[in-house]
Amino acid sequence: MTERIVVGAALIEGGRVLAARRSAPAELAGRWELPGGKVEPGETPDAALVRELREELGVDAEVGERVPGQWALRPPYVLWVWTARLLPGSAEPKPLQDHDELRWLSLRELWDVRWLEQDVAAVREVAVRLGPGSA
Ligand SMILES: Nc1nc2c([nH]c(=O)n2[C@H]2C[C@H](O)[C@@H](COP(=O)(O)OP(=O)(O)OP(=O)(O)O)O2)c(=O)[nH]1
Repeated sequence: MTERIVVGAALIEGGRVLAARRSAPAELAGRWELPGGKVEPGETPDAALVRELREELGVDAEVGERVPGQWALRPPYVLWVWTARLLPGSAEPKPLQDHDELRWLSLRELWDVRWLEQDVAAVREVAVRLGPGSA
């Protein structure tokens, strides 16, 4: 089976990362994830990430560096993560689609939410990029 990429954003601002609580489907609802979604055929992962962040959160974002690793989701999907930041003049994120709550989490707060199990290893990698001195 060909893998299909789901892109996730570690949207970082002032040393905090944005976590999003899924509102659907039922088996994922209530759990927290990195905002993002499926890469469409013919689309680059970067472009998909910018598009998903606009659709889901209403923000204008810029993609940063790839967070090393890839994490298996429900087949055939695999999660790839990039850091991202809001562009100057962007609106603040709002849960427009797929989510019902957003939280900016500092390193100290990172594990206060129930991440999707399949996201935990990715979030650990993101943690390395938080803290003093990060974007
Ligand atoms: N966005 C995102 N999806 C994740 C994460 N972890 C995880 O298991 N998933 C799953 C949930 C979904 O089954 C799939 C991503 O699909 P989605 O529903 O967010 O994507 P999409 O916006 O492109 O949705 P659609 O076209 O199917 O409506 O990956 C994560 O951290 N971020």
